[in-house]
Amino acid sequence: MRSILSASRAIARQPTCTSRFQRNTLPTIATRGYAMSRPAPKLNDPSLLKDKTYVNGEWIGAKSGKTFEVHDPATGEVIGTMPEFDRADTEAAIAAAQAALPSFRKTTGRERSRLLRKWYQLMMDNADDLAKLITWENGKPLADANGEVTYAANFFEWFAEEAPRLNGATIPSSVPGNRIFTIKEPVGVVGLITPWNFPAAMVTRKIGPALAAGCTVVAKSPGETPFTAAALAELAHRAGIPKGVINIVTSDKNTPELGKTITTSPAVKKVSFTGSTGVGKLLMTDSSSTLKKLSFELGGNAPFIVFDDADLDAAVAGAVASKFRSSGQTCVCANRIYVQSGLYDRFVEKLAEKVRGFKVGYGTDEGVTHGPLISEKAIKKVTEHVSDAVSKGAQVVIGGSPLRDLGARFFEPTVIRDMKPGMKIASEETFGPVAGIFRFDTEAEVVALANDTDVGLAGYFFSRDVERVYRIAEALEVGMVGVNTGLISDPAAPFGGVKESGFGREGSVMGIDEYVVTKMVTLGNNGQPLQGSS
Ligand SMILES: NC(=O)c1ccc[n+]([C@@H]2O[C@H](COP(=O)([O-])OP(=O)(O)OC[C@H]3O[C@@H](n4cnc5c(N)ncnc54)[C@H](O)[C@@H]3O)[C@@H](O)[C@H]2O)c1
Ligand SMILES: O=CCCC(=O)O
Repeated sequence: MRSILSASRAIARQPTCTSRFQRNTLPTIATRGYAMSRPAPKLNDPSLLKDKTYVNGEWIGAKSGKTFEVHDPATGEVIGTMPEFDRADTEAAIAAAQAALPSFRKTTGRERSRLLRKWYQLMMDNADDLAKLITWENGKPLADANGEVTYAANFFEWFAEEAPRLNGATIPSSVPGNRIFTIKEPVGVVGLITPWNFPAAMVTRKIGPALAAGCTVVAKSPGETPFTAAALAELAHRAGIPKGVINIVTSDKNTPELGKTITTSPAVKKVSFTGSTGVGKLLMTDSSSTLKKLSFELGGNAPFIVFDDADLDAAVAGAVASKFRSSGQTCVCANRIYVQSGLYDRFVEKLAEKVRGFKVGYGTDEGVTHGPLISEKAIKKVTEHVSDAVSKGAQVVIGGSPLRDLGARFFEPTVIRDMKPGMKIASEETFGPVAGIFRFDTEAEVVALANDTDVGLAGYFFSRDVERVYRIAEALEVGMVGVNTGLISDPAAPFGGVKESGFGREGSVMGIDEYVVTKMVTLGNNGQPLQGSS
């Protein structure tokens, strides 16, 4: 296999690589690999930065005393440590959640609503600090991190409004004299496992509905980005959320052990996971031992289709938003861009022009629009996807190489044209800043291409033909469709996939259903005294 460097050099030599986008000029860039160290972010409230985790209302370390290192993805530097939990630590967190359940499940929806509302407000009051933490550990630019804080807090606001409306139903019975009604009850202790790409929003999208329903929580924060979740736990404490209701477990190397502990524990009644399809399958297998309720938000491979009748500028803006958000590291990022022949050349040109204006660099630096990728493994995958496409005849229009002078985890935002179905990008999620553009001629052809994948999370298309809008929205085998927009994320919208992108819906009025069980009560004898009773 070719090394990353040789592959990237080969790509950089492509004659079609016509120009480079603006680079951010970092005065402190090291020449070999990593950029030089950056100071820790100056928080308005330094007590939000933790090196312990929150279990049973207390800040604790692992019983073994072990910790793991957290790195700034932009510099590769160690920026702190967190407790390396093991099975026993995790079991203790589950026990705390179990002990807190009987009283928390009895609270009224209105009480839980007030707690969530307070937590929401504390997030908004501390938004600047939370955003700095997100940028520091995830790398995304500060403006994006600020956007994420609002997005994340909005899940608490949303579910604060849902908590008091956990209505059951009355149902006419088929048996004369009987009456039927239903009650929605919290499922119990829930295990939540979230990824690094949204260190705040993926956590709140799960904890919000869990608390609204009256569940208690054991949440495994991502090893790459544990600080934001810890800061959220500090704010939960300040909001008055009772001890044991929220427990955060942290790990890096021991993550599979923690996953196994959560998924096989008889005390945990539900697991909600956001992450890759491969890990999802493993967790599903393990969860079968105790037949848990599950919600899985897994990987995607979103088609992004531009028909000849589209508004070209809107389609380009949509592609920028969908493809390059978080440097391509969201599960709903466009992965395969299909453009109809009539607009193909102009779309490629206009998209490349937009990308040329990007500024890649350290997330807190002025004007930076795109940060690093999360790991060197991610750089390797992106590089492989580009070199695979180039080796099979695609042409790099802009970008195409790692940005070694910025650090080991930066990659040029890239536009590639003349993509073909046999290339890796056609079938694998790139999870990086590479826009591969395929040409198509007919509607039937593009629908077949778009659906030719095992996963089905998001899909996008641009068209001004209202009949086509209905036709394509219905034809795409995905859980979410963006029509004439590249941004679909909204706490009010049901978020989730089909096929191997998982099941369950987060956010929206449906989100809380993932955390309740419906109990049916049949009242016999029309409510009359039973025979034999006085
Ligand atoms: N559908 C969605 O809403 C959504 C959102 C974000 C990311 N994703 C997907 O996640 C993937 C990228 O994230 P990733 O590489 O971090 O995914 P990943 O599956 O490797 O990790 C996700 C989370 O699971 C944990 N994890 C990993 N192995 C585990 C195990 N054996 N037991 C328990 N926990 C385990 C990780 O620590 C992390 O917290 C992409 O495929 C992306 O599409 C999906
Ligand atoms: O990466 C997955 C989540 C993205 C989102 O909620 O917009």
